[in-house]
Amino acid sequence: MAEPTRRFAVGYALAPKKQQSFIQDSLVNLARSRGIDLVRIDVEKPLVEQGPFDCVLHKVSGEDWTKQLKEYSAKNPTALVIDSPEAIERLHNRISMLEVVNELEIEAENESFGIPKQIVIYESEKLLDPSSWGEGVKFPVIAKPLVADGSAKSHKMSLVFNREGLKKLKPPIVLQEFVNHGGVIFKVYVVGDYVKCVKRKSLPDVSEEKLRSLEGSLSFSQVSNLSTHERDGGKYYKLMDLEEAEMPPESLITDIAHGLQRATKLHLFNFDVIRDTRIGNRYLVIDINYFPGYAKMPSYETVLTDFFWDVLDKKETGLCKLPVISCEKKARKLVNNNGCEGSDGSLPVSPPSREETENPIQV
Ligand SMILES: Nc1ncnc2c1ncn2[C@@H]1O[C@H](COP(=O)(O)OP(=O)(O)OP(=O)(O)O)[C@@H](O)[C@H]1O
Ligand SMILES: O=P(O)(O)O[C@H]1[C@H](OP(=O)(O)O)[C@@H](OP(=O)(O)O)[C@@H](O)[C@@H](O)[C@@H]1OP(=O)(O)O
Ligand SMILES: [Mg+2]
Ligand SMILES: [Mg+2]
Repeated sequence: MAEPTRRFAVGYALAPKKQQSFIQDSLVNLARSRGIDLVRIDVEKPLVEQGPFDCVLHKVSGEDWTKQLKEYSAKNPTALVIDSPEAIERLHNRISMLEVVNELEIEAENESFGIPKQIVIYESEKLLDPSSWGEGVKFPVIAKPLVADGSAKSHKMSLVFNREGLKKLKPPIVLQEFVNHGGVIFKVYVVGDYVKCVKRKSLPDVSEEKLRSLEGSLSFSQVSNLSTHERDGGKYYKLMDLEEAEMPPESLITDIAHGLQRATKLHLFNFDVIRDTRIGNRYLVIDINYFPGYAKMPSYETVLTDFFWDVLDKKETGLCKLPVISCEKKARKLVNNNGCEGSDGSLPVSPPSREETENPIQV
């Protein structure tokens, strides 16, 4: 293959575990062959002293990092930051994370979608008094830490069968109704406009009998990330035949993915979906994660390289529509020209339409 004439640098700031799984030779080599160099950012050193980068990818949070990104963008106004820390922040709270699903307006013919009933509890008194929870949330519930910041603690959950099981919980906590879903979860990976849905094992259904048992709760963490061995060793993770599970309708999943992408202004995320077995054609989004384990997605190297190429090429040609930190100015001009403004003045995340491409906007 001929050497690409223009080279781009994509800096990445990732925790060591994430770096190890995401930055595989296969990805680095493919990107390099397309003129994109993936360069590690040393988070121990000031970002402004590193680079230059055409694009910064990151899964690092905190005020200091946000400040560093802002400083970097101010000094390098053409660099893209994927994604904006403010947009990512919304996913760090399990209530704001799912609120966005309820805002989506999607017309589905034969199916419906939503989120499970849930409440957030800040005080122990309220936690131990289910009559104060209001209408809706009933046992069994999954107790999830309110904060979803990627820490091990934020993944520690309990399936609570009855009042007895509430005693071990520590607020602030989200109580989400556990919905029987046949032990299969659908993970939908989004990379820009690309959407891929895969099946994974989940918690098994809870029977009426189980609800009456003496056991109050069951603790678990990152079920869908467990190895088969880990899962089968545990009492509750029985072997489920994933192959038999029917996939959700592709059009519904794609519509939800694109809707979430626009509403959250994020480009790199995944969401977990379950099918309510009581209803059959009702789908519930239960979790949204920023920069998930893409290496587990089929052909992740090609998908990610295509995405990098797409955003870098558009940046070069002035067609960048990323509502990320440093594209803000360009985005506003595009808004003025196209009149396709989002509610807060930012642009939809989808790539430009054919007409827009043929009529490039001057920035
Ligand atoms: N409302 C629910 N009804 C049924 N099962 C659920 C529900 N919420 C969560 N689960 C099960 O618990 C698992 C963990 O929940 P969730 O995805 O919210 O946690 P997480 O720690 O954020 O996961 P991830 O590792 O994907 O970030 C899910 O994969 C699913 O198996
Ligand atoms: O562990 P992996 O790399 O595979 O990715 C997991 C990722 O872990 P990491 O970012 O800490 O590595 C998790 O992020 P945090 O919530 O902890 O931030 C979360 O997004 C999971 O859903 C991902 O698994 P997947 O949903 O793809 O199965
Ligand atoms: Mg999840
Ligand atoms: Mg999660």
